[in-house]
Amino acid sequence: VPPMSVVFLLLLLLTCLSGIAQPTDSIPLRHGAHRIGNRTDSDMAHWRDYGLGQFIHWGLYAIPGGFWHGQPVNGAAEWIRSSKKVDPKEYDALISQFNPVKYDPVAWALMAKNMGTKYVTFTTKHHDGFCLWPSKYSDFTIMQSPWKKDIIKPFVEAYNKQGIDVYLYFSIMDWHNPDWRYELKTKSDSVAFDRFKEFTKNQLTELLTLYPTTKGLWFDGTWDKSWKASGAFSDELEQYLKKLRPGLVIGSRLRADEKGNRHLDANGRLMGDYHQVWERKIPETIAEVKGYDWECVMTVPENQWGYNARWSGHVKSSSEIIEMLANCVSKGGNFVLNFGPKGDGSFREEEIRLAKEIGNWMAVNGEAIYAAGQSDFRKEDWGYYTKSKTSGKTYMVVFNTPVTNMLKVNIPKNQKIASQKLLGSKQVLPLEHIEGRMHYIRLPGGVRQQPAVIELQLISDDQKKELDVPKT
Ligand SMILES: C[C@@H]1O/C(=N\OC(=O)Nc2ccccc2)[C@@H](O)[C@H](O)[C@@H]1O
Repeated sequence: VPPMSVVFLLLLLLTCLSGIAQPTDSIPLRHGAHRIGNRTDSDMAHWRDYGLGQFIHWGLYAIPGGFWHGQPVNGAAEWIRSSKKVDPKEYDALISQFNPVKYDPVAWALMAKNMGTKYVTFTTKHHDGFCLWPSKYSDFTIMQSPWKKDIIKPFVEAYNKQGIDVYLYFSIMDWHNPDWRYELKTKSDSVAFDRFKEFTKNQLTELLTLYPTTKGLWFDGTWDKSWKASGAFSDELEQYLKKLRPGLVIGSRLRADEKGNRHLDANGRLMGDYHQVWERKIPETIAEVKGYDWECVMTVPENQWGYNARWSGHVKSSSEIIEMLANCVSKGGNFVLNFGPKGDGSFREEEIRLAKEIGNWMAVNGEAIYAAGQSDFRKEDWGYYTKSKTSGKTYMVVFNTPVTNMLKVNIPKNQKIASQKLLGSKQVLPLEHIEGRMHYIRLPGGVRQQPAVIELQLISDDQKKELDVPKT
């Protein structure tokens, strides 16, 4: 038997020759990924089936809404405190104005339900450090505002009542806390940041204790050197939170390994339950998904998460958003659309209309989205295939109708199409065999306001033979 060193070298050579850096555990890590591959438990299976989610960014930044002293401020509205035009003390004084008299979590939850939302991620504390819950560990909370009531509790209750799971967004970076550090340069930095880490753990314990139906935590603000130098803490924190709330879903933005790597550890293994890099972008190919669980979080304007009174640039239509949703589901991911309520707790007209239009489409075509994922079909130009994990049916979500109305369908080996119907009308559509596995399905003519979905019932070739046998 060749000595282990030869075997190891051969393995290493094979890996290099393979041309792609396969994750290997060649670098010993104490605080890297602790699991190879995806979670297999029921909580994660439930997460995979959501399809459509809602993100809500709400806090003090919704009061200025992207403007300061009457002037528009460039950048994302929820980042306005960091603008050179803004005095942070003046920004923090906004707390005395936070009195959202139109805040109606029951109405919010109903809008989300009617949109077809299955889960929601809600900002408990964004980078500005303002806590929407009565945190004992901060004096910069909803209790020090004129509102003086917990925002999160009625929100969680209202959404849960509509059958929508709640995930809590939490920014590690906290501009208000004097112990926050971007970088640990001195001993005193480390002493302060140790206090900050304790504060963070305490606040997260509060959130999971006060809101026990929370299904997961959505971390943000973890890109600075101070956090990259805190890999061990981030690992211990994740393990602590999962012990506190078994089944909790936490994405890859929380963790760093002991070498400062984020999302993937030094061995190329994902740290977290799903890949949390898809922010305002969707994987171009299924290869980019790398087999991870993933979700895409998306803004309606180009890059505004908190309320901005002036949406400049392109504002997405409901059809564009539905295409993004179908695109994500066709690649095995979830799609999460962001809403930014105004300072008074009301939603802007554009978002109310979008929620309605998306909901109308989901009411007819939701079976192509919920508990659906990648199909066995090769992608075609007209749109996306999805496959239901429950019914096993395949769906064609059509966005780009050819001028001929003829949709090319390349049927996978050993399969035949037993039926092809338009969702909603249940209208059977003409199927024409071209040659080999290539077929055409003809869409009815006429202008459509929203994407059409065709339900394909497939059977295997041998099943079809049984069906074709004349009944004796
Ligand atoms: C969901 C968004 O998340 C953020 N930032 O995300 C990122 O920084 N994303 C990122 C950064 C580098 C590479 C890829 C994604 C926040 O700053 C923003 O206000 C919003 O809450």
